[in-house]
Amino acid sequence: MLELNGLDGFYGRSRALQSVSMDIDEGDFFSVLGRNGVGKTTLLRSVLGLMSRTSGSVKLDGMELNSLPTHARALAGIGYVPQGRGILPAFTVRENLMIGTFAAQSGQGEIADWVLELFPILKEFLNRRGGNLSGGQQQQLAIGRALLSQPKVLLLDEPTEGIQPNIVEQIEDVLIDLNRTRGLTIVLVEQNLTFARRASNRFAILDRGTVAVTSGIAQLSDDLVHEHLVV
Ligand SMILES: Nc1ncnc2c1ncn2[C@@H]1O[C@H](COP(=O)(O)OP(=O)(O)OP(=O)(O)O)[C@@H](O)[C@H]1O
Repeated sequence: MLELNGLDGFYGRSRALQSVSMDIDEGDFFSVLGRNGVGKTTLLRSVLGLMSRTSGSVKLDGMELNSLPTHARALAGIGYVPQGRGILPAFTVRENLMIGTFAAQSGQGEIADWVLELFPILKEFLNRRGGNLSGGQQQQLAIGRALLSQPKVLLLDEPTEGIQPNIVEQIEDVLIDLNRTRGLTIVLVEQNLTFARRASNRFAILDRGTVAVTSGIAQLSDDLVHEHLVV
């Protein structure tokens, strides 16, 4: 469904992502793992077209996206929950959610009830400014906004980082449910191995900008963890 082939991502002249190839199938919950600074965020940004330069191929359902601008990739079906959430603090929860609907192919401009039911706190705080929500609530808002773009595949960059434990559990459960019940394809960048193991069926480990290992989650052995993930 999402095929990356020989993908490079550059910051100026520095190549932070080097010839990455990955095949993510429909219905996968695919975790991208690796130590700090190995290129996980760069990978997601390259898929979205947010880097100053990329080369290689990014295909979604066979359609080449790598020459398209970011908004066209969103419209094609790539949803994104960035590291740091990227919500607009001066806008209300409703307005932040509306932004997601603009990237939906149906172009309805409506906030679907099922998304508010996933995160009841958003429904309660629809008129509150995004900047007045807690970190965990902002993360729920960022996920809700991405879902309203009606993605075929949802990319998330460390969605539980720096969030209070009770909300972490809710967010993890929602993501697992979206994948298993709604069949949403998910690509998750994650440092939290317990969650990655619980949620994913497949994983890749990045090391210095390249794919070191890719396999089924049952193959994520302690040896691999020590070699590539433990600091
Ligand atoms: N804006 C930037 N300009 C130049 N180099 C950058 C920039 N952002 C990241 N890098 C470099 O690119 C490499 C990959 O960084 P990236 O943020 O993708 O790693 P990461 O695996 O997501 O790390 P983390 O887990 O800390 O978020 C690192 O060497 C980093 O220093």
